[in-house]
Amino acid sequence: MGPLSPTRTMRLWGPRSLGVALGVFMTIGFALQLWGGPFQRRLPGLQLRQSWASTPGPAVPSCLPRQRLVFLKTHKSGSSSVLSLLHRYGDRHGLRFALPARYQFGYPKLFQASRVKGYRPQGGGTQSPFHILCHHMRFNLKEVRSVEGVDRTGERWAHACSQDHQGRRPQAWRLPRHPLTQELGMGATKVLQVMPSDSFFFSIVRDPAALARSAFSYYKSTSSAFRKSPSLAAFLDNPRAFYQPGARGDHYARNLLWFDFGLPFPPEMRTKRGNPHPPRDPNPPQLPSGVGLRAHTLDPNALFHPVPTVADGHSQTSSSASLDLRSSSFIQWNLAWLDSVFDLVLVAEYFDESLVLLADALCWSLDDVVGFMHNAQAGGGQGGSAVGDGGLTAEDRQLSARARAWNNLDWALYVHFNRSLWARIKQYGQSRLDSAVAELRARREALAKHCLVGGEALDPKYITDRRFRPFQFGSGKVLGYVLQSGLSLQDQEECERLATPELQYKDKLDAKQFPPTVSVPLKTSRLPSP
Ligand SMILES: Nc1ncnc2c1ncn2[C@@H]1O[C@H](COP(=O)(O)OS(=O)(=O)O)[C@@H](OP(=O)(O)O)[C@H]1O
Repeated sequence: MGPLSPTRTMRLWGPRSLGVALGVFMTIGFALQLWGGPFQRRLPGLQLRQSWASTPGPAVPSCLPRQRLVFLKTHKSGSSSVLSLLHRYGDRHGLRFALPARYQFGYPKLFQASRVKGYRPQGGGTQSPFHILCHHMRFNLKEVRSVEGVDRTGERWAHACSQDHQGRRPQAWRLPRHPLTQELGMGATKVLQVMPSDSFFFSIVRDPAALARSAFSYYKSTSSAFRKSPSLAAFLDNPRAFYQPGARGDHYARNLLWFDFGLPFPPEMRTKRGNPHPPRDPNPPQLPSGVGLRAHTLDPNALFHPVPTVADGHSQTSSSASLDLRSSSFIQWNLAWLDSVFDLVLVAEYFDESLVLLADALCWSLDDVVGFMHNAQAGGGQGGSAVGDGGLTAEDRQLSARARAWNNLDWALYVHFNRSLWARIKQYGQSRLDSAVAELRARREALAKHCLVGGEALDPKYITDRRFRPFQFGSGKVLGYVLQSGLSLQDQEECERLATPELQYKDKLDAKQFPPTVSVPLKTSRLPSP
């Protein structure tokens, strides 16, 4: 018997019976609608892929989501929370990650393309390019990105260098040549590195005072300077009593952001052997000729009292020391170079605002950037809160000031990117941003309630499932998540993605990208011939 045709159906049922059946179906459908309310409400945050219904915007997106990304994962700055978003996004869209063999790209040495798993120089035949490069590295542009023909970095660098924050061009500056173009010769060479030349470059910075607290606790036993000092206060009281540039792990103890960005250090901060720390960088980044000679000598104590007034988000330093910073051509040129390379730099203290800008820049939905905080240390207490020393004791305020002074290059970097973030926010529109941030936070809260036991990060002693237990390192406990039981299969999958810590997620992506090959046992492949 074949399938029923519409005419045959009509003949079998007749118009009256069909009308009755239709009525019954409609009644059932209506009843289901009524009952369906509570069921739908059970999953308030997990209609993940559809909505942000209240976000105004055209139904058909006017831009294409960007999927070639370089995220410089700086240390102790909220970068694992960003990594979590990238892992999820890439995983969901089946993107190819440029992965390290283990968890970092030979850090603290400068990044080298050869460290990327599966990387084949010069395109390597049929290998398709990577989409996302995002694990810990010391940044090294010329090993990261393709240069094909004339590279636009040269122009962007010159443009960035030719203006200060107000768009004025400082008198004393001579336009430098970009190190990359200098090295390759403009437009001459085609070098295929790990990431395509149109990749979106971004990173994250954090107030050096918060970063120092976090790093001291985390790298207490890794950095010789930290190990020798009884407390962060004691260390900052007299850092030179503990700190030796070039000593083991001491890049964690001073200007860690500057170091991670792969920037050179002024001569007085270098080791006796003349190298920036650590001593074994094979290709130290070069500044345009002459810059090093004109490097301003920065007295860390000159920044003893930087006064950040950031209640409105604009970090301003009012001390004369900050003028020293601004006038330092060494710092300015490096910052201008970063401006020419990085499309966006997030600020940990304005994490959610940064995420909204990121989603906008990448043409991603807000759903794509909703995630949980990762890698927080118990008692850290600094994560997520805006800069500003209000609420701190006088002692804490002094410690913050000292930390910023000691990490003077990082402070300059932080002030610079804080300022550019707020310039972008102004462009984006403050009220538009506020409503997007509110929406993002509501979504995160709903997800946390739905996915997580207790709705928040927990002490690792409660995390028995190894897939979700964050790597424990340093003197504090690293918090993680426990999933609710009884989740639907689909919700379980999404909640797992949100809660999986960095290392486990990297392993998962690694296994997906490099599935273990099934080797045929020798015995069966060498069957004796008949
Ligand atoms: N969303 C958000 N906003 C602000 N701050 C945040 C955020 N997520 C993580 N954190 C804090 O960042 C610290 C961990 O940084 P990283 O993940 O970069 O560390 S690591 O270098 O990968 O080990 C760690 O700081 P401490 O808790 O002070 O150690 C986190 O609490």
